[in-house]
Amino acid sequence: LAPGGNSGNPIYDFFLGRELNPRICSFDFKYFCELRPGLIGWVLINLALLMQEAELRGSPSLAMWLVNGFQLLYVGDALWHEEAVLTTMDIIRDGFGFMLAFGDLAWVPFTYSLQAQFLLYHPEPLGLPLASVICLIKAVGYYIFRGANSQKNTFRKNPSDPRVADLETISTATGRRLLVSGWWGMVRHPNYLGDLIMALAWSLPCGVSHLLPYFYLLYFTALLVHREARDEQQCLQKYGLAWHAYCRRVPYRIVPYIY
Ligand SMILES: NC(=O)C1=CN([C@@H]2O[C@H](COP(=O)(O)OP(=O)(O)OC[C@H]3O[C@@H](n4cnc5c(N)ncnc54)[C@H](OP(=O)(O)O)[C@@H]3O)[C@@H](O)[C@H]2O)C=CC1
Ligand SMILES: CC(C)CCC[C@@H](C)[C@H]1CC=C2C3=C(CC[C@@]21C)[C@@]1(C)CC[C@H](O)C[C@@H]1CC3
Repeated sequence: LAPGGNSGNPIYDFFLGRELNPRICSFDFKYFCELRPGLIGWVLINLALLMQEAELRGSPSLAMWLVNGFQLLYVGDALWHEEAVLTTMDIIRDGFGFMLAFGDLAWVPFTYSLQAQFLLYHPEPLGLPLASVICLIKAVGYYIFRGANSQKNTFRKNPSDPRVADLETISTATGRRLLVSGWWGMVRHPNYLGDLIMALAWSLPCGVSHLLPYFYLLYFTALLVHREARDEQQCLQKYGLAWHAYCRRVPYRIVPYIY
């Protein structure tokens, strides 16, 4: 049974899922659903919307190209680093409940493609200077997101890897160490910060006349704040005093000097 989805509250447990890894033989439903169907479906829906725009208006708009390109990069990155999902709380702690079943298979492809859907019905003229600024925002977000995720994954796989061996760490009672310099010394969730900056870059090509393309950014902020709180609780249980020391050393959670 899933440690995260057996609180005794039936609504919460239905949402998070009671069974940790429902399987038929070696086929793990949760692991399969986590990435491939939803992420590939999202890219295909985006592509269909791009082609529909080309059919309606002669060619896809620059804004549509940007949204498609940015989100394709995000999905390609997730699939390229697929094994990293094995250490997420979704796989380790949460059950395969409503959140992941509905989230992976329906929510991701249909709501994450909202910006491309919006552009089909509300064409947004976008000049090259603004497009360049948006690309820069995306590049900064991706640099932080990938840098932080790769630094932690490399460190967890092999702490003496030359790319991470010089980073400062603190020891914990479990024998595992926590990074306290590099990306993980800036805030306690630098990967969330990069992800949020990228989310902003996905919405900006749709202009600022409507709130709908910013839905993802708002929902994602709420999801990450809640996720960060759950992760924090789990790390406190795992690492105890060492986690308190890390929090004193790196006081901000996601955005430096703000949160
Ligand atoms: N687009 C979307 O809808 C979503 C995207 N994401 C993205 O997925 C990725 C994975 O996110 P998620 O699984 O939530 O969390 P993280 O990849 O941030 O993993 C958190 C874990 O990292 C380890 N850790 C934390 N601090 C340190 C440190 N200082 N040094 C070493 N290890 C540390 C701890 O585990 P341990 O010590 O056990 O290794 C902790 O439980 C992120 O990039 C996130 O932005 C996430 C949710 C939704
Ligand atoms: C209100 C909803 C029903 C909430 C659903 C949440 C899910 C959509 C997300 C929970 C964790 C996720 C992760 C990803 C996609 C969204 C869900 C399934 C990634 C696969 C996205 C790509 C990243 O590189 C890894 C993420 C892991 C967590």
